[in-house]
Amino acid sequence: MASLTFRTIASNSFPSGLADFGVSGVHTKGSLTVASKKWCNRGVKVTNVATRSPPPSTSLAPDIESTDEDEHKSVAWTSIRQERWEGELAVDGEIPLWLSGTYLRNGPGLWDIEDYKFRHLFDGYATLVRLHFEDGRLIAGHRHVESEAYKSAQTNKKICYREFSEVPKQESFLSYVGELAGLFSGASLTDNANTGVIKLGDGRVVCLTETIKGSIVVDPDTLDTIGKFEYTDSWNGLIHSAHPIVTDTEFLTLLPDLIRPGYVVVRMEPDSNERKVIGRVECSGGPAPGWVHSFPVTEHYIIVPEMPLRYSAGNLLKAEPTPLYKFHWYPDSKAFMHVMCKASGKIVASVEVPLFVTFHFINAYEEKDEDGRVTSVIADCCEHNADTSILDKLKLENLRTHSTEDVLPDARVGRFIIPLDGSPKGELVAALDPNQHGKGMDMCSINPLYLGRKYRYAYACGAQRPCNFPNTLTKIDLFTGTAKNWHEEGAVPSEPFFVARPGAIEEDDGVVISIISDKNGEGYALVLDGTTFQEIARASFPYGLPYGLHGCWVPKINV
Ligand SMILES: CC(=O)/C=C/C=C(C)/C=C/C1=C(C)CCCC1(C)C
Ligand SMILES: CC(/C=C/C=O)=C\C=C\C=O
Ligand SMILES: [Fe+2]
Repeated sequence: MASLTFRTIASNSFPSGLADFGVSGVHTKGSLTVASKKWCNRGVKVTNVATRSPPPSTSLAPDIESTDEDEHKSVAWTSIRQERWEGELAVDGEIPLWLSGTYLRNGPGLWDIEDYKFRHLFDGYATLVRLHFEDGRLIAGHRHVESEAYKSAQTNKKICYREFSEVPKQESFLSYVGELAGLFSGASLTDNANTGVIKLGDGRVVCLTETIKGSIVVDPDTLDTIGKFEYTDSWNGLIHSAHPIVTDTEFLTLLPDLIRPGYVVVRMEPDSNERKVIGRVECSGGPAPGWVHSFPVTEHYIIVPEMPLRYSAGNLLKAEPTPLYKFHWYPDSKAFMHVMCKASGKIVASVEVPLFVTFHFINAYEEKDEDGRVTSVIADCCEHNADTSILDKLKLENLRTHSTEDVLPDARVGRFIIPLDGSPKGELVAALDPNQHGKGMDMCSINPLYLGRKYRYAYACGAQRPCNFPNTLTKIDLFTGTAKNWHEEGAVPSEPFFVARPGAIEEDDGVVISIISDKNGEGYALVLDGTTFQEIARASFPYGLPYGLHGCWVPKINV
């Protein structure tokens, strides 16, 4: 096993410090120039990498294929070789003094092993990025998550576990049979926790993916990998939703059951590793449950989506990725939304809805009549117009193509209206004119105080056309049906993450944090005002950053 040893160096002088740290090992095109211009090391502790030097020939992002290379050098889709880095960033503008805590963002950041290049965005090994805000200052850093999948790939110089689309190559029939057996036991599934990061009510910070074994506890201060999050209950399923609902008092998630098509809804309390079953939903259609990357809740209900894009045993067994990866589109199986009472586990509604495709639910809430009775549930999601092609659009070869073609499929805020009066059908409509956010949208956040409640604002990535990936930040006002958009030419912004101002009364009183990979191969943290959606601060990293998926906020606890 590779032992990754690190050294801590205090440095006051930027250029020599940078050389010491082997920043040339970070993927860059032009980031060193930027670094010397904007980055500052104000004598803070700078922790860096590797007594092991980075791979020499692969360290300068040779794998970008671009049709107009000179204009676009974004490293959003390029591996970051440096295992870790930490330093203070110079801030342009003003970070509010109340913003005290750490924003963590997880996502795939390393898409190749030796000469082998991964094909899909979701395959990359997890890279955590950290932005620590204190007294208007910003300490930043990144670190790869040391999953077994990552460590064994480093040691053996090849993929050793089944990733989202990649399957380890087998040298003999016997090893092929062994690997296949490992698929059913879960032994060959990845633990590459590259999708999100959550803070449990007890303070533990966990990186997640869709395999249950890929739940990894990390230290939010050092980004050290602490170890596996071991569930102590007897549930022996292999997969769960990538996006549990996490509050200070609970952790709720869905466990798809591929044998007896359905979903088990479970709850875990703070200071516990034991998931307790709330209830079970039987699928209303299809040979397998629909993919549940995420799901929403209201104050009293858990909403279980049943998407016609379903897990596929056939595709799971294939060694080469199919256009729908481990899933299959079953339009005839129809789409459903199920509503489960959180207190009793009873299903209060299972309605057929129009076909849909979504990764991310935004929020849900209950509508009441004048007597206070709940008449329907409203559930909003980033909906891809029932078009599964978005999955294949997230292939790295597509993302790395900088053509001016407008190839990002349309998406909208899909609003489900789920009646609770026994009607068999629900509705799906666009919550606002999709032109407001450029007919593309995904990667959303809300003010967490409005989770499960009627809410007005959603933050997401939108699209300024032509584009091949969401390239704006958008603040959506669901009451007026309008959006405010932030855009910088050639930039790839990651999920806008809302942090409320302590003591705020208004829903949008706070800031929105995003991390941007810009068109010059550089990267910066961006802070927007939650109300006006205007930039209030930005701070450049000394290197370009790969695209990241989801984040969380770890507030500073005042003692
Ligand atoms: C990054 C992201 O959003 C999703 C990652 C999903 C993964 C890693 C899914 C992995 C799976 C397998 C390796 C086999 C079983 C099915 C499935 C959960 C899709
Ligand atoms: C980045 C993404 C979709 C973008 C399309 O508009 C989806 C990510 C899903 C996993 O978290
Ligand atoms: Fe996600």
